[in-house]
Amino acid sequence: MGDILHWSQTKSEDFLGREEMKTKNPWHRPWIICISVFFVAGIIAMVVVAVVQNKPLHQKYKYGIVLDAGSSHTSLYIYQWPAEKENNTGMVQQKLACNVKGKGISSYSPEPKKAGESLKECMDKARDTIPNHRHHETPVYLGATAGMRLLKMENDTASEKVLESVEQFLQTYPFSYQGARIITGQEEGAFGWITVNYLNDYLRKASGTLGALDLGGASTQITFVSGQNLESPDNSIDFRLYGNDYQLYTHSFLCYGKDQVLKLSLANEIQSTNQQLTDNITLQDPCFHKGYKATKTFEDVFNSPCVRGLRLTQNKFVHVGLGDGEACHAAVRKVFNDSRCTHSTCSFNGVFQPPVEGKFGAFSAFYFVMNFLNLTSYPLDVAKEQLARYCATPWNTIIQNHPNVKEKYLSEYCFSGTYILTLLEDGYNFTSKNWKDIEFIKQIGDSDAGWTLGYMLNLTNMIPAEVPDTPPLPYGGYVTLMVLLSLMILVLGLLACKVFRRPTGSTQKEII
Ligand SMILES: Nc1ncnc2c1ncn2[C@@H]1O[C@H](COP(=O)(O)OP(=O)(O)O)[C@@H](O)[C@H]1O
Ligand SMILES: [Ca+2]
Repeated sequence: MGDILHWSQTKSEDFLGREEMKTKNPWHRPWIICISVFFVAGIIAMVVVAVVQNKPLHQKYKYGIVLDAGSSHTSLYIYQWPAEKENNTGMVQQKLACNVKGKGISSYSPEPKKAGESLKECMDKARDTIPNHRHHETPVYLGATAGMRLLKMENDTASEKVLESVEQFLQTYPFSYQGARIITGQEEGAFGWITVNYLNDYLRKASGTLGALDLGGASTQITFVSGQNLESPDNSIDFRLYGNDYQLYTHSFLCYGKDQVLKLSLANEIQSTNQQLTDNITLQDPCFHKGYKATKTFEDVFNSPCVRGLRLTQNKFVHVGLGDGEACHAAVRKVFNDSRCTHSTCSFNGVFQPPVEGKFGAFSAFYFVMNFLNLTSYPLDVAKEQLARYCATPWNTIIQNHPNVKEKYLSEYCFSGTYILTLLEDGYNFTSKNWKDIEFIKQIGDSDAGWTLGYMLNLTNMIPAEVPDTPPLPYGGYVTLMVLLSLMILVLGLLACKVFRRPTGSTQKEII
């Protein structure tokens, strides 16, 4: 019996010991294992869901197309931005720029049908570049500038027909066609300003902005934030962007693009020769190189509403270069009229302009010409000297030095450079002191400086008046925080398990 008792005592002691072990080691209890597994799985699932749900959507872009129908040529731009970040500043980038072959759409006024067809190559390229599933939601805008403004002034129906032609053609593509129109000079200036400030990410920082100088073939624009009283309402535009108010001064000078000014200047010179406009007069031009000689018709010069007062004739004249920078400057100055200013300050032709303020980005032909002449980073005085030297270089040497540059451009760089320096100094009143505030730019990042991006941002409402709501944490910070918090919960959970188990056991014993 004793043995049995002893045996049973031992058995019961052994049994109690195992029970105690089970209480000490919670993993022996299936429900604890179950809860723990679910607990850990839940945390892992939470982190995975957070990461997957908030993962930036790579390669998912939206697109927009803008055609810049300029006076000299048309360019097509494709912009792209991450599909889920429409309102974040700095998100829209240029994906592609395509130069339409041939001249600007206004040159097709005698056969308007061809205006639309001229866009085919670039539009096909756009169709191939943008993924098919995005085609139907991709907006297409065409904005025409000074060439079409001039055509409209000359012949309203002709300009309508050209616009109809491009409209019909653009509608044959699977994109979302949003219209073809002539934009105003104010829009051209203001959207150029928005583009350069958007690309520099200046719009959300209230620290400072970049003025915009745009030189085309038929018009030129100056736009900047001015602290002065803007005396002329036509030159004033108010914007509220990302919660900041801007008062912009802007002016577009129709006929003061470099191609029209060349015509104006030639017309002045022709008139001042006091010769009858009969065949074969010779025009000695200080703005063209020595040795340059070309036969041109009077129509080439006078076929524009910018150049008035003379009959169009098919008669020819011989255009001969003199290569005299100083005389060229004097000739170019004559296209500016400084006599009449009814405001406190003017630029030229009686147009109100407050003194220039802040830094400027000068793009389009400002850049092409100054970059070709290698004058983008010199003080004004040095730039003038170098330009005079360039103008004095014989035409033969110029051709030899630049065999791959279009001869038309090449022959005109002396004139264009002189016009640019004269426009900036005598026209807009930049001085040798603030000359360094002008930066000649082609692109910012990978996007061209010009009015097209600003135009699209405005029409797609991608620059809100107020600061958009953004998540308080950046994506990386958010994921890190989620992981840390989850780990913390896990550790706390395990600790709680341990701590909770021990005191419970002793309390039970005490009660027994
Ligand atoms: N590589 C270049 N060198 C010099 N001038 C250029 C070059 N490329 C373009 N241009 C000039 O830039 C100007 C662009 O003007 P454009 O946009 O067509 O006219 P607008 O803006 O007045 O409607 C034209 O005068 C054209 O000749
Ligand atoms: Ca232009």
